[in-house]
Amino acid sequence: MTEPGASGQPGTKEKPAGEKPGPPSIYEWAGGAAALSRLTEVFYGHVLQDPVLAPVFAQMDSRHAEHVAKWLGEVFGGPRDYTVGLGGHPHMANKHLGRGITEQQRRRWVSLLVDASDEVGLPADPEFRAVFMYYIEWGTRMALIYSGENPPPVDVAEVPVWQWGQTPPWQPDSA
Ligand code: HEM
Repeated sequence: MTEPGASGQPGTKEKPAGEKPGPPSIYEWAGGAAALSRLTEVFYGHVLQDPVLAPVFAQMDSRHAEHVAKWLGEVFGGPRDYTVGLGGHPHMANKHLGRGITEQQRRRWVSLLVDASDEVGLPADPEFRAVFMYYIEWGTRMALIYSGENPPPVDVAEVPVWQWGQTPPWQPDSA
């Protein structure tokens, strides 16, 4: 398990001389803000062409893709931009309330995001994709729960921060 560094992000804690540094954050491994912005831009482009999802996102805010990129960045250990400037977890959860997301819509959302991840060239190593999809599977199921009847209270949670957990990235000794 990676310990948080001085900045609160994984992999940034200073190590005694000679000790191998921890892995970069998942956010850094993904390619940072630019990679996540490109991902959500391409993803929502596909969403708007998709017969299952286009009606769900017909009224979306013009900055939606940008906001979701910031959310994902924070989840994967990047800057806390969504918490600081975009309303944090309560705002995100509120956006899903009452939408009655179906399992078919959730699956399509996941499927199009995987397609977009390949299209924009997110890292394809097993460890990164496993931890990325771990969050996406969890997050889409949470969105479905918040969108349904009897959602959990929206104001009690922080933006979750994902860790490499069981599958830290493989790095050659020379790295
Ligand atoms: C990991 C999964 C998900 C993440 C990270 C996510 C993230 C977000 C965020 C951050 C917002 C608020 C954007 C803002 O601040 O303006 C939002 C809104 C929204 N989400 Fe999700 N979402 C997920 C899953 C889903 C799914 C599965 C659906 C439906 C199939 C969905 C439908 C919507 C809709 C319709 C909105 C409102 C869009 C708007 O009016 O601008 N979300 N989502």
